[in-house]
Amino acid sequence: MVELRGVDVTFATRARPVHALSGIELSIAPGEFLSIAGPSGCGKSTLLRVVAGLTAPSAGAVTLRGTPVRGPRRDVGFVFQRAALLEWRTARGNILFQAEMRGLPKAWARRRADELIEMTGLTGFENAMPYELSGGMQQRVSLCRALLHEPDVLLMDEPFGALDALTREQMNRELRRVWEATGMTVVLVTHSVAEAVYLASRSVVMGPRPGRVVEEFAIDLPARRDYARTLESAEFQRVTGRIRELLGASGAAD
Ligand SMILES: Nc1ncnc2c1ncn2[C@@H]1O[C@H](COP(=O)(O)OP(=O)(O)OP(=O)(O)O)[C@@H](O)[C@H]1O
Repeated sequence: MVELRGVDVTFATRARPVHALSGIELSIAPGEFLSIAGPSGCGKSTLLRVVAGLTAPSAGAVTLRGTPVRGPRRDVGFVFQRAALLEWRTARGNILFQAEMRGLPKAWARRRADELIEMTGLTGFENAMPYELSGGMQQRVSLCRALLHEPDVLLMDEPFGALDALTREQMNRELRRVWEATGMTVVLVTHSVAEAVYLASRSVVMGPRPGRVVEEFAIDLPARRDYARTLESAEFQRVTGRIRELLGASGAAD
């Protein structure tokens, strides 16, 4: 679904060039849930932005479903750390904004928004304004907005980082359920090692800047994952332990 071949990114800044990514090689299969962990500033967001076509690589190539990524793509959805909702629109109005931006048929978009509202447990809050929603609900709206146009690939940049621990856990369960229901390809950047392992089918750990992939883990956990049981399992302990070691070596474990 997504291929990165020898991707390098260097930003020209006033002080000096910043080498953000170095020689990234990554293949992401259709329907895969890939998580990316790594120390702060190692280029995780840059990597997502390259896949989304928001940042152009300085060298190397990125393809999505076999076609080169040369600019922002219709077939990806993006969820940012902050929900960034339009304050003057209701939850539903924010979700439908995606359809308006893309000129999608109105009746179809309304039906799709209703489906997503139900799937993410927002029923009853469709007409609430953003300030009336909790942080977790705002992120659900943001997720619905990213999914409205049925993207093949969902890119998530530390989407639950601003939430309290309990809400984060609940959002993890829900995201996993949404992924199971849709079979989408998801790439998630996270600072939480537990989240990286609970959610994903594969986890990639990056090293300090210039960011490169230092290790990959296939996560051998059942497709249906009960939260508490998963966290207690030997496989979960093994992978989180190894990722923490790697991050600890670069001073970044949480
Ligand atoms: N537009 C830009 N111009 C200049 N430098 C940039 C730009 N975007 C990112 N950088 C630099 O590139 C490096 C990688 O940044 P990036 O945000 O991708 O890291 P990250 O791993 O997502 O960090 P964090 O975990 O702290 O969010 C950093 O040193 C950052 O300062």
